[in-house]
Formats: sequence, C-alpha cells, structure tokens
Amino acid sequence: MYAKVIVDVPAKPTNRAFDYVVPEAMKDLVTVGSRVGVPFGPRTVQGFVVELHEGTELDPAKLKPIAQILDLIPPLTPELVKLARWISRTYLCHEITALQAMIPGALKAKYERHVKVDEHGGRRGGHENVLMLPVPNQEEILNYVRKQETVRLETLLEKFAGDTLLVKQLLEDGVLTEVHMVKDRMSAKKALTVFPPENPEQLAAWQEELPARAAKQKLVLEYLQKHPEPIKLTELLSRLHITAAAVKGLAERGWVRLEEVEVQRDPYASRTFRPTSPLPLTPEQQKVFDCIKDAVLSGEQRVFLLNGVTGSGKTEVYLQSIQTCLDQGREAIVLVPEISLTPQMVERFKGRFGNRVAVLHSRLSHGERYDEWRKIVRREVSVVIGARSAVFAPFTKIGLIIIDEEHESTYKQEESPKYHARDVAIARASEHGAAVVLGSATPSLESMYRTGREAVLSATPDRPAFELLTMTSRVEGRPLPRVHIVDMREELKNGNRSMFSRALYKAIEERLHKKEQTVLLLNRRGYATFVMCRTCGYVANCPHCDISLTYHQSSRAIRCHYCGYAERELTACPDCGSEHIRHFGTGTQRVEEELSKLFPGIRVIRMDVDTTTEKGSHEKWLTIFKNRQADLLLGTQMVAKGLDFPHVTLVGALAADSVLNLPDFRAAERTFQLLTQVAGRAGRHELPGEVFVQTYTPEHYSILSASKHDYQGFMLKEMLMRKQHNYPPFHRLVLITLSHEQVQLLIRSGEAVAARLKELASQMQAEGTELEVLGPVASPISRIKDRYRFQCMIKYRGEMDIAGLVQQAVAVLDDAVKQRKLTVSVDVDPQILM
Ligand SMILES: Nc1ncnc2c1ncn2[C@@H]1O[C@H](COP(=O)(O)OP(=O)(O)OP(=O)(O)O)[C@@H](O)[C@H]1O
Ligand SMILES: [Zn+2]
Ligand SMILES: [Zn+2]
Repeated sequence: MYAKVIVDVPAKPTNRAFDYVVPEAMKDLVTVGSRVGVPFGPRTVQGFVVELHEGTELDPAKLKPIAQILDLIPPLTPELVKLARWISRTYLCHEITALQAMIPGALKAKYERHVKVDEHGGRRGGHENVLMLPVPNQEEILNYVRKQETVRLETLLEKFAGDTLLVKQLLEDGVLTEVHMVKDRMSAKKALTVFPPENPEQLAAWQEELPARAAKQKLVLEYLQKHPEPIKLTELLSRLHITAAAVKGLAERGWVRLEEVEVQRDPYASRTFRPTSPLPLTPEQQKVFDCIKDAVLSGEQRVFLLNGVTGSGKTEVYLQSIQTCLDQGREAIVLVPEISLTPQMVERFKGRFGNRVAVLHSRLSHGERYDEWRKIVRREVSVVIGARSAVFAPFTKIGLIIIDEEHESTYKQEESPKYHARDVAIARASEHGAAVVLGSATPSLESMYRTGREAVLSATPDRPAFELLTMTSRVEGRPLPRVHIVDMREELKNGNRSMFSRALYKAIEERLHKKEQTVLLLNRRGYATFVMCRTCGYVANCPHCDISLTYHQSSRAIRCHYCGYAERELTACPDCGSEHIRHFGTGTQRVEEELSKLFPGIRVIRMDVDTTTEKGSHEKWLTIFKNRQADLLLGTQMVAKGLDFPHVTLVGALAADSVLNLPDFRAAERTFQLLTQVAGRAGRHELPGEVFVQTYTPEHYSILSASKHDYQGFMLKEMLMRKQHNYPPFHRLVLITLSHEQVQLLIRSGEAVAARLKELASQMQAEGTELEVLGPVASPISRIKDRYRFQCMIKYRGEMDIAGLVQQAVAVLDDAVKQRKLTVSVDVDPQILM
C-alpha cells in the first residue's frame, strides 16, 4: 500500500503530496487523516496522509517507507483532509497550512534526534564487526540503547558523558544509527496513582504483619481498606499527611501498585454547573425552532440567518436545536466570538448538556486545549463550543453548526490560512448534510444579501442561499431600552469639557442612588492613546512602523502595537523641548480616573487588554459585577457582547463615532453593530433600560438607526451605499499586499501584478462578470517593522475562478520573492483593509 503525504517543510512549502510506502506493520493504522513522520531529504518531518492507493505510478523501489505513525486515532478525518484542499484553493494558502490550522498547537511537531542500534551495522570503517570487539563501555552503551529501542542523542551523551568520542565512533561506524523522530510539543498529562490490591481483604492481614514503627505504612493500608479504589498519589499524601516513602515501601513489597495514569486537564473540573431544562418557547422562538428542527431532521445542508433582537432568546433556541441534533445521534458545533466566551456562555451550555460539551478557546493553556480537543477525537463529547478554530472540530456526524454574533469580524482569520469560519462551516455542512444557523441582532450585509433574490438565483452548494428567520421582540414582551443621542458639540458650546455629558452624568448618579448598575463602552481605538506635544503638535511615532506609539501607564512606557518597540515615557518634547507633552493614556484608564473624581466612592471595574491578560481575570471581573460588588463596568468592545445581567439599567457609549472615522468601507456597519450590541445590555430583565450615546456626528444614519433599534432601515441605506461604490456584498474583494524594505521595488512589483491581473482578466472575462483592479497604492499602514507596504485591490462580481487568476498573476513576482525577499500576502474577502 502507498500513501500520499503532505509534508511540513516550512522552508520549502509546496502543495504537492509525496509518495511513501506504508510498511506492513502500519497497514491497519494508517488512514487518510493520519499524522505521520516521514523521511524527507536527510530529515524526518511531520506530514498528513491525504490519499491511500494500492499501487503507485512511481518506481516502488525508489520510495521510502513511512517512519512513524504519530497517533493511534488519526487527528483528522477524510472530510477534513478534503476541506483543507478546499481552503487552500479558496484562500490561496498551502495545504499544509490549512491542515496545521485544524489541529491544536500541542500537536505541532517538534523534531528530536534519536539513535538506535543497527544490528547489521558496523560494516563501515574497516572493522570486521565492531560489535564483536569486547570494549566494555561499548557493550554498556549498546545495551542501554537496545533496551529502549531508541534514545535521544542528548540523553545518551549525558548519560555516557565520558564516552562522547566512543558514541561518535559508533555512529560513524554505523553500529548506532541516527533516527529523527517527530515528537509532540505536548503530551497527555500523567499522574502517579496508587492502586489497592485486587483482593482488598488482604489489607487487614498485611497491616498486622507490619512492624509497629511502620506507622505511616499502616495508615495507608487502613485508608485503602476504607476506600478500595485507585487514588492519585499526591492526593493520598495530602490526605494522610505522609511522604511518598511510605507508599513506595508498600509498592516494593508488592502490596500496592504505583502506576502512571493519564489525567485530563479539565479547566472546568472544579466547577459545578447548575443543570437547566428547556424553557417553554415564546411563539417567535417556537417558529424559528421548528424551521431549524425540520432542517436538522432533513439531513440536508441548509443555512439559516437568524436575525433576532438583543434579548430575544436566541441562545435558548440554539440549546433546543442542539438537543434535537443530539437526539438524532449527531453532533453540534457552536462558534462564538472569543471575547464572548465568557463563563456565562459556557455555563449555559454546560448547564444544559453537562459533560457532553467540550470548550475550546485561547484562554486555555496549551495542555487544556489539547485535552478538550482529545475529548472530541475520542467521541467523549458531542457538542463543542469555541472560538473560530473550533469550526474544525474533528466530528464525523455533524448535524448542526451554530455561529453566534455572525457579523463579528473575528470569524475571519487574519493570518494564513485566511479563512472565514462562516464559509468553512457552510462547506462542512454540505459534506455532513447539516444545518447552519447564523445568529445576530445585526447580521452582516454579506449574510443578509444572501437571503435575497439575486443570491437565490445564483446559489451553488459552495455558496448556497440563506433562509431568513427573524425574532423581533424580547422575551416576555420586555421593551428594548430607550436610546438618547447626545450631541457632544453642544456640550462643548455649553462649557462642558468633561468626557461625560450632563445627561449621562445625571443618569449614572441616579443609578448609584438606586443601586442599579451601569455599563460604559469606550472604544479604545477611537480615543487618543498617542503621545502628543501640545505646544508644537509633535506625535511620538514608532521608528520602524508608520503608526503612533501607545502609552501604557502600568509600565510607564510608550509602545508600538505592531512590532513591540518600546521606550520610556517622555517628560519633554524631543522636538521643541516643551514640557506640555501629554500622555493621553489608554482611554479606559483616563475614564476610570475621571469617574472616581466625579463620583467619589464609585466602584468601577475596568475591562480592557491591560486588565484581562491574566488567566481567569475575565471571569473574576464578571463575577464581581454579577454579584453587584461593583457599580459600573467600563470597558472596550468586550463589554458589548453576550452579557446578561438583570441589574444593568444604564448603558453609555462614550465616543460613539470613533469607529466611524476609520478608513474602512465597513465603518458605518461596525458602528451600528457595536452600538446596537452594547445598547442591548440594558434592561434585559424586569428593570427597564436606558442608553446614552455620545457623539460628534449625531446625524449619521448608523447612529440614528441604532438609536431606534432599526436594523432594517440601516441595512437598506447601507446596501445602497455599497451598491453605489461597488463594495461587498455586491462586489467581492481580494486584497494583495506586498511588502519590502525598498519602495522602488515595491512600486515596480505592484505595477507588474496589477498589469498582469488586468491582462488575465480581459482574457477570461465571461458574460455577467465584472472585474476591476485598483492600485498599487500605499497601504493605510504604510510601513511595519521597517518594511514598506503597498496593496492592490480586486473588486469583482459574478462566478469566476478568482483564486486561479490571482495565483497566476502573483506568479510574476516569483523571482522577486525568491531573490529579493519580497513578501506577498493575498486576502480573499478581507475583513480588515489596513
Ligand atoms: N422562552 C423563554 N422564556 C423565558 N425566558 C427566556 C426564554 N428564552 C430566553 N429567556 C431569557 O431571556 C434572556 C435573554 O435571552 P438570550 O440571552 O438568549 O438572548 P439573545 O437573543 O441571545 O441576546 P443577545 O443577542 O443580546 O446575546 C435570558 O435571560 C434568557 O434566559
Ligand atoms: Zn513640541
Ligand atoms: Zn513598530
């Protein structure tokens, strides 16, 4: 049998699979999706089996055998292998990059040099057979290696430190041969465990047998009589206040057994989740649920866009839909944005489905992630809830994939493979005959567009049309909160220079008085985080990137967020010497200071990147807030999503138009989404909510629509704008970014690609398609890490092999890439245009 293997050779990435022989002994283990170690040149590298064949077109004598099989249960399924190929074609990346993205970081390969004894070795170097020579150390070395089959070279050299030369000689003579092993970065965690004898009745007799001074050992035997089940050594020791010596003594007598046993790192092990049962659905929920249920039962790929206002009970619909899926013996994947993977969300899923749920997110340690993922591979769970990459969960019977807050830009990965989880989910659903539910109070225009007539007419299995489901009211008829727009220009005119309008100030005061809670949103990006001289206007910029430095109060340093460059805070302006240099601070810190000045004694929780880096900090803050040990929660986007606290009756957005000013055609959409989401945190339970939106552009349609909870109105207006400018969803985009240290080379390369694109486009343009090439122009961030950046943008519509076209066009840069280290990055359907 022969295998085609995609190998991981970072220096020479290629999409070509290489042929290997499957050794007889591995035949039953190697399948499509297996991770293997294969010889590649002088080394052994990790690879994935993508095909198996009885024969080969190549000369079998020239093929090498697979050297190692790395897992007993393959980490990937044939479906995922096929998906990797699709990703590589759709998003223009190497297949290996897509395959690697599907497995947890713990399985990324690490290479080790091992040695083994070559029993037929020793032909080289003129010796008859070195094995025959009675060199005592040599025998000792060989026996040591034989006993373990292979030994890490470093371990061997450490152990026989005085015989380095001899080891070298043995390697040269071929008595020992070097093998390169692929090892995992992480392995299953093991713990020494104490096993009582099979026959616990013996324990009492043994206890008698022990001499009186062996009191500690007696204690252990006594304990095991009462609890005759295996127990972790560390636990036993701490229970009995003894040292390991006592247990080891018993083990030496053969009375108990000590053995390494695998333990799972379960981040939620110490938590108990209150079980919940399905709520009776509201009529709106019921209607939506029935549609999803039908789809799940049909076993066909169907995609729903669920547009439900904040607090309409989407999560309950998800939970009951998943139940339907599980009842059928199928599996479900739930994707949520990383920042809404709050304990609250996890609790709702664990509460309903208990330990049938695995949770995957980046706040877990490598080991925890690995263990959660293995629960999936071993079929111990049937529901996965996680961030973007959980879409690759290696399930084999998927019935339902849910993407909550589907409009979030974090579903698009910014590094290669630059996939969109929504499109990957749809592709998987087509293989599994599964339903996909995209839920949001503010669906993306791309998704909305696909519920329309045009999308229905041009639907393909790759790009199916979406079915629109709506929920227009909150559960139990709770009203959506009243939203006030505050014109900050008026505030200034009236002499209020504070960052709080008088109305918001009064509202916060009122909540403090009534012991209700407030959420304040400050979009960090919008606020001045840079360092500026008020005398001459000097702004501290990174010397390597085209971006201003950011002040970090905690370390009293100014930093570049792109390359990590840092310097001490400035006390005087480097240009004019003025001392009026202001560190504007990360917005939230300043707001926090101002709050405590305005409202002495106010208990504020600040949540931003600085306060949530520590593991579990997120959870800690939210628990404090939930328990009403704080009056006000202040934060960046992370406070806008998913939170459901009954005592929050006031929400304030401090700088509503901060996103609006970004150079991005989605700026209005993002503003509308953010305001709607954060407003949705208020008044979700019995107490009614109120929202204040502070802005300098109160007349902008995104702000007006958000204040009226008018998704429909916003969407129609925004669609019109997009159509006028040939932007998505009407046209699709591909962004090609080039970077190099020399501007000249960049411009030339950019022009070459643009010319080639235009040429190719004119050749392949079919009826009903349009294609436009923009650029090359400098990217909005024109330099990062001393490399300049230029971009070309393709806008196109209609079905065409855009990936093939781009691939052909960038091929004109191959020489510059190889010889002059030009970097080319292609982003299909980009979410961020920087
Ligand atoms: N059928 C129901 N009966 C009673 N309460 C319900 C029902 N469905 C949901 N709820 C409750 O209503 C509240 C809001 O529901 P949920 O959080 O699911 O809304 P959502 O649509 O996901 O909101 P958001 O988009 O803002 O996250 C929750 O406290 C939930 O427990
Ligand atoms: Zn100055
Ligand atoms: Zn920098």
